Amino acid sequence: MAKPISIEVWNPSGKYRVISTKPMPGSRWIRLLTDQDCRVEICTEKKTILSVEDILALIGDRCDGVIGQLTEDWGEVLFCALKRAGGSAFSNMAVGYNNVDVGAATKYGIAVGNTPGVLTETTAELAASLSLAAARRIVEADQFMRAGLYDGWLPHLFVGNLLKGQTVGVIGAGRIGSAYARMMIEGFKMNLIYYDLYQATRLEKFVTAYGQFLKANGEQPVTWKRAATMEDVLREADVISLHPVLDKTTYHLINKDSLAIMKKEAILVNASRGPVIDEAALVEHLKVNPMFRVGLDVFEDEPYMKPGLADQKNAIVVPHIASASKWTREGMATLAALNVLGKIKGYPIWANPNNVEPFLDETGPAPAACPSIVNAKQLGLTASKL
Ligand SMILES: NC(=O)C1=CN([C@@H]2O[C@H](COP(=O)(O)OP(=O)(O)OC[C@H]3O[C@@H](n4cnc5c(N)ncnc54)[C@H](O)[C@@H]3O)[C@@H](O)[C@H]2O)C=CC1
Ligand SMILES: O=C(O)C(=O)CO
Repeated sequence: MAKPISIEVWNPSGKYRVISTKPMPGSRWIRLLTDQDCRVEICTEKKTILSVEDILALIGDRCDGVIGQLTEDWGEVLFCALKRAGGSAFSNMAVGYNNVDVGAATKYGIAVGNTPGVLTETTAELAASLSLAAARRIVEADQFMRAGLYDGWLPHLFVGNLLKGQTVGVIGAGRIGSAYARMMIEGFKMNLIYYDLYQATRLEKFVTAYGQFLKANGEQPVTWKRAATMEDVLREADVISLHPVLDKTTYHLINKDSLAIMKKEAILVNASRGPVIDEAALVEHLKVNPMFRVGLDVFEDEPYMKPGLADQKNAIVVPHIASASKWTREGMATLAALNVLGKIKGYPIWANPNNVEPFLDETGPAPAACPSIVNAKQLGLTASKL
């Protein structure tokens, strides 16, 4: 018999049963659900990553909707079980949904929500932090101090890279990639080269205007270039940050061959998804190119690192914390809860998932809409006129 799963229950007499597979930051998301007649069950199991069997046990015989996490495998088995339990809504508490089989959800008529926008700046700030930490060797220097090795200033001690006037390369100039680019350009006066399937018009306009501002103030203007190929970015940029979605077109986008065309002293940052980089190839590259540096928030086989990565001084590694600011994490919980609530209540789909601020305004009621449903079109769900 399956082991019972520990849960915390809010509003036990609520009409709709909504499950969250993890406790989530803040309390607004719980209030938004309980105020609308939902019984909220939060899984409080100590295990970090729930298995499909654990989630099946949580769904049980009756469940209207589930808020899940990016570490979970949401495929055919779970969507079939959710449908059988009378459910119609699922939301990842994440913008990325590569852990979700959207086709399977659509087959069972289940809406799949995600949480765009609220994490854009927070994630970009972490990518910028990793870029700076790598450029100025901050983690190595910190370890050196703590080891008691500092015995006085030296001309060669932890010499790194000056970013000003260098070129920042962005692969995937969507919401987060563009926010990161703006930070590096405005903050450090770097020039931009980017590669995306689509033109990043707003970003281009921003760099042009900022360049004109600098020129008018007697400074060297910054420039931008949209690269025809990703390889052009890899060849030209001094700092490269990866921000595409993970799908079959971006799996191992960075591999042995692409690493070989990057500058020997380049900095590579990844706060997208681990499998965008062939991590074993990266470890080999770091070993033979000590001045090449990486900042990684995500890993190919999370929570594990490929053998040898942790030994590399030229790698900075943090545990998938790019969206970890209080405001963002509470906002992600709110958007995920409202996706599920909106579908259960039959609300329309918010017309602009890039502008989710009205849902995050705690001073007023949340709009009666689902903030972001990725299979809305396939399910024939109507868009909000709000
Ligand atoms: N490390 C973390 O904690 C976080 C990671 N993420 C990851 O970042 C990703 C991006 O998020 P957003 O910027 O909000 O999404 P977005 O959809 O605004 O941007 C993704 C961009 O990637 C581009 N793209 C798709 N395929 C490409 C390809 N083959 N080559 C180049 N560009 C390609 C798209 O055209 C789009 O502009 C998410 O899907 C998620 O996986 C997001 C938030 C936090
Ligand atoms: O939102 C995402 O996609 C994450 O990786 C966590 O914020």
